[in-house]
Amino acid sequence: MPSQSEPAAPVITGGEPGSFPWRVFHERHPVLLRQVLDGLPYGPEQRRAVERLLAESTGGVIGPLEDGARDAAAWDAWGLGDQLGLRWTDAPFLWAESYFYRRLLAAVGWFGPGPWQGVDPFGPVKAAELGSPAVDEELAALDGLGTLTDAQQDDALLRSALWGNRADLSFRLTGGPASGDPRTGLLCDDGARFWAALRSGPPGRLALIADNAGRELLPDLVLIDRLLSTGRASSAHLYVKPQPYYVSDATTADAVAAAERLLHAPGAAGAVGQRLREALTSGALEIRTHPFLCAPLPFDAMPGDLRAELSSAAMAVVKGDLNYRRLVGDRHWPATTPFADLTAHFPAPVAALRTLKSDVAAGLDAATAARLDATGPGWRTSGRHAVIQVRA
Ligand SMILES: O=P(O)(O)OC[C@@]1(O)O[C@H](CO)[C@@H](O)[C@@H]1O
Repeated sequence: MPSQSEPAAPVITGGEPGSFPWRVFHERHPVLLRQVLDGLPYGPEQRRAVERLLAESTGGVIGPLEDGARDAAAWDAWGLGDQLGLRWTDAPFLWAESYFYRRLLAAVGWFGPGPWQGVDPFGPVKAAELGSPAVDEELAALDGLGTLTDAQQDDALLRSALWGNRADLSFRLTGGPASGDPRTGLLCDDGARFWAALRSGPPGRLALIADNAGRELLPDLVLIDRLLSTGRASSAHLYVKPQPYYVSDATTADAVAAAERLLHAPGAAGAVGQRLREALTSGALEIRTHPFLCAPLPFDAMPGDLRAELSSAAMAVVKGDLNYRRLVGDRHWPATTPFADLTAHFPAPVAALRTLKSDVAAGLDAATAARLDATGPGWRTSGRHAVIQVRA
């Protein structure tokens, strides 16, 4: 069977006009950059730099990092030299889009020195989402959990974390659906295997590799609290990005903001927030990060220090579409390629909670794949479908 070490599938690129990656560069990114420039009062220098990046990424070739870039050695190791001079849509989609977000940070002055150093270009949209009345409603729903059995509560919180992934702000820019269909949208449900794996041995550390801030991170934090407070995990690491990335990907600041949102919420949500605050201060829950979490490469290329850290986890939960692409390899795999084969490289038992928002798909049964393909290619990127896939 194929595995990432002997890839039997071509890498996904954006070379085909009208393809999903092509549309991301030519349709999604212009909207995104307009939103960034409308969201913060950047000056002429930053605005010109963002416009130059848009022109380069839609009509030019991949250019170098800015002079003096503090992460130049990392990007050299991540293959920048091989991509320089290629049209952005001729490079691997995973590589090119990751580099796009890295160049955007430089364009808006995030690396400094200067007044915009450390100012998250996606901060306004993240804050608006976290402060929205929809979040109040979602947090209030936790008050109803007590009427459910323990198993029903487990299931509800796992699915809440899963569908929280639909909320990614870059996806919503171009009309992504408000929600997937929790009944028919789940294409693969290894939820029972997830809970069985946690019961199969003494409680260990949960590693949750987060995706988006706000309305995705809140149910992620609630799930972490559930596992800690019911003894299914002895501790937890919450992995966030070391810098702003893919619009809504969570950073430490976003994790703190979400934890505070819970802490100051009424009812059951506030109790979760209080327990999480205690877990963070006691060390039972640690916020972690690593430069590789913003690297343009699949997870099978992760460096030894991160691999060693993750290998001590009893279970790793990998959230979202981009992390899924990195976990299985962003290739045109047959959708029936076994998830276990493509994730054999991962250093811990792993559960992927993903809404489908890009072309890669794996681990589906043949009937499901055939049914979906009969509807055309849209099922891969619509955000209406999701998977819970576990390699215990
Ligand atoms: O990882 P997430 O937030 O679930 O999704 C990230 C995403 O919106 O960005 C990429 C396309 O721009 C795709 O990987 C995916 O559609």
